Amino acid sequence: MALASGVRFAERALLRPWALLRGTTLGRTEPAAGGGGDGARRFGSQRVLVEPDAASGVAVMKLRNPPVNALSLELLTELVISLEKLENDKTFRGVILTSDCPRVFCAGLDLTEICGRNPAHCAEYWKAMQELWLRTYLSSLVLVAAINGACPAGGCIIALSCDCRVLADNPKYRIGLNETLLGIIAPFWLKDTYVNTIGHRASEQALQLGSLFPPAEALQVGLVDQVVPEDQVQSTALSEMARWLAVPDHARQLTKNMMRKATADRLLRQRDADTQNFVSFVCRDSIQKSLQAYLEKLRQRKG
Ligand SMILES: CCCCCCC/C=C/C(=O)SCCNC(=O)CCNC(=O)[C@H](O)C(C)(C)COP(=O)(O)OP(=O)(O)OC[C@H]1O[C@@H](n2cnc3c(N)ncnc32)[C@H](O)[C@@H]1OP(=O)(O)O
Repeated sequence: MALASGVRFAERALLRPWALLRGTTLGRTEPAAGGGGDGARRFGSQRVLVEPDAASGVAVMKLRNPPVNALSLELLTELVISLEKLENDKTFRGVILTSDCPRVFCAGLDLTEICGRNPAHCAEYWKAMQELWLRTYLSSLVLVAAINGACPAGGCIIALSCDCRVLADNPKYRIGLNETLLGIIAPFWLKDTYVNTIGHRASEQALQLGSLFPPAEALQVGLVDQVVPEDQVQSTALSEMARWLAVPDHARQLTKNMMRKATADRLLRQRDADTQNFVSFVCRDSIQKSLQAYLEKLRQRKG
């Protein structure tokens, strides 16, 4: 009974794939450095590199959308497709999500996707964002975030939807939801994910203040599970993965589903309204001006 409802839920979460693969090169397979058999072949796309290890059942998925892994529509799409590919391959039980770009895990929404764009584009973009969150939050795989760089806003959403987070101990690698500082508001499903992770009071403060936590504070508030020296992020993520994979899949998956279903269902019930809300908010003149000013500030900060 529990299994059947878990399966139905997972099916509902598998929403339509998009036919929007502008400029993507999905499905490419190439030998991993060091060669080897099938288990050592890497695949992926232009912006997502997947290094599968069939022997351990774990794949490392690297975001590579330089310079800062901003979540462009293409990156969102390629992430969903790569994850789906691993989920459909019974060889794999876990994924380590990390960055291929130096110093940045993920800079969050690609602001150029929502600045000066028409409502239809903003809607398409937001649906892709919802889809990635639903897919990661409800994934049957164990997802471990190996956070090897800055992790603001949308980057933090991705990390929070994993099962476990390991952050590199570098004061520049801050993590959190800083939306208010851009003049925008985290959607309810993002707020819910925050509350589920660090509790109501801490979320209330952090969301309003747009706090970006340095590693020690992120650990203290419970936003990450481990903070380790930068050169140990990957190995620690693998050790964490082993701990999670020691649990029988069906029991862990059904428990995950039980813990996360209500939060995901809330978005599934109001997905269109959430999209409309996002579009009408983000297309306001005043919000467009704030976003433009923020982007300009980022560009001028250089050097
Ligand atoms: C109802 C409304 C609901 C809205 C909910 C929305 C939920 C999610 C929101 C978001 O995710 S908003 C995005 C928030 N992200 C940030 O605030 C991060 C901004 N970036 C940075 O702080 C820094 O770039 C960094 C990530 C710490 C990296 O610093 P670094 O010094 O390594 O690089 P930079 O020189 O700053 O940047 C290089 C290059 O990249 C551009 N860029 C940076 N971030 C973004 C971005 N999010 N989108 C688009 N472009 C970005 C930056 O402008 C530079 O561009 P160039 O000058 O080289 O052209």
